[in-house]
Amino acid sequence: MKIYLNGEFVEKEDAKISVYDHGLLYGDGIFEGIRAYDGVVFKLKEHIDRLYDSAKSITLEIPLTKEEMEKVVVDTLKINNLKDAYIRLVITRGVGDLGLDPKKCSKPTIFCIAEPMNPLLGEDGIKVITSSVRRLPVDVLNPAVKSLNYLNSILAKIQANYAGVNEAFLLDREGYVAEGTGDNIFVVKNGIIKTPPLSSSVLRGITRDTVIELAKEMGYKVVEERLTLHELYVADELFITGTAAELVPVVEIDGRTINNGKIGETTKKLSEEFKKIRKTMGTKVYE
Ligand SMILES: Cc1ncc(COP(=O)(O)O)c(CNc2cccc(C(=O)O)c2)c1O
Repeated sequence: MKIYLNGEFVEKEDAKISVYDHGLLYGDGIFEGIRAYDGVVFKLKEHIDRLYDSAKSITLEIPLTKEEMEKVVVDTLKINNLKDAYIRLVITRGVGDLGLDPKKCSKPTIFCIAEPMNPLLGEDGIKVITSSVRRLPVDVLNPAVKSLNYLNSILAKIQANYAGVNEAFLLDREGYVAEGTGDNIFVVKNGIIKTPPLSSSVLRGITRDTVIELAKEMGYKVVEERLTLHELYVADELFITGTAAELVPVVEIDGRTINNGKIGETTKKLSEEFKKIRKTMGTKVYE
């Protein structure tokens, strides 16, 4: 397995970064989780756009153009002969003396990992709890920035683990439903599809955008509005979306069973449509 690290490809066991890297010392960095399906990198441009937005938001100057960064991802898949893969693209502030001042770092660290990952899209539902850990408010650390600061999500995940369930949902500071630890949330009620707005401390998921687009094309009414736990508890269907997760039905939340514990019809239809388009919307690795 070869890793892209700062302009060259190195063997996995040689892919090391300095203990003085501010990505490690202070979580000062950003990342993207991306999928490739049968040699097509799903919505690579959209992921790169979000990466550069995250960078700009924390004044992290990436020394590559967007096109050069896209090529890093494509070349990392090529050199490893991967067609179905999970890609982790990370940019940190770089190496610098101790002390959190970003000015101490002169050159960002860039690495790209690609690992085989087969398409999931199982129909098995998951169980979730609502975490007591609130999603970071947009004026504290905006979830729109996909930063290396994942402790907020990890603390919620620890509660899910302790509760013996797959995932935890986080509320925003006002008690409205925000998102999962690494995924967005959708409710289906009376044929209408609802998802929390970005203002509810939500990362604008690329899968979320794709599902909203697909659902509208399929003729569903899709509403982005603040949701309360009550609306999740009484949902006809509940599902999450994310690059790794794709679409996963939620069959139980805080002990309330959803749709008799089975994947819902709308979720199933959306999942089937997503399966069709995931190879068509993206960047070809092998011409
Ligand atoms: C907090 C959060 N919310 C939603 C999503 C879904 O966004 P996308 O549809 O663009 O993936 C994410 C991103 N998903 C994410 C984050 C961290 C790790 C992993 C992983 O599966 O390894 C995945 C995320 O981190």
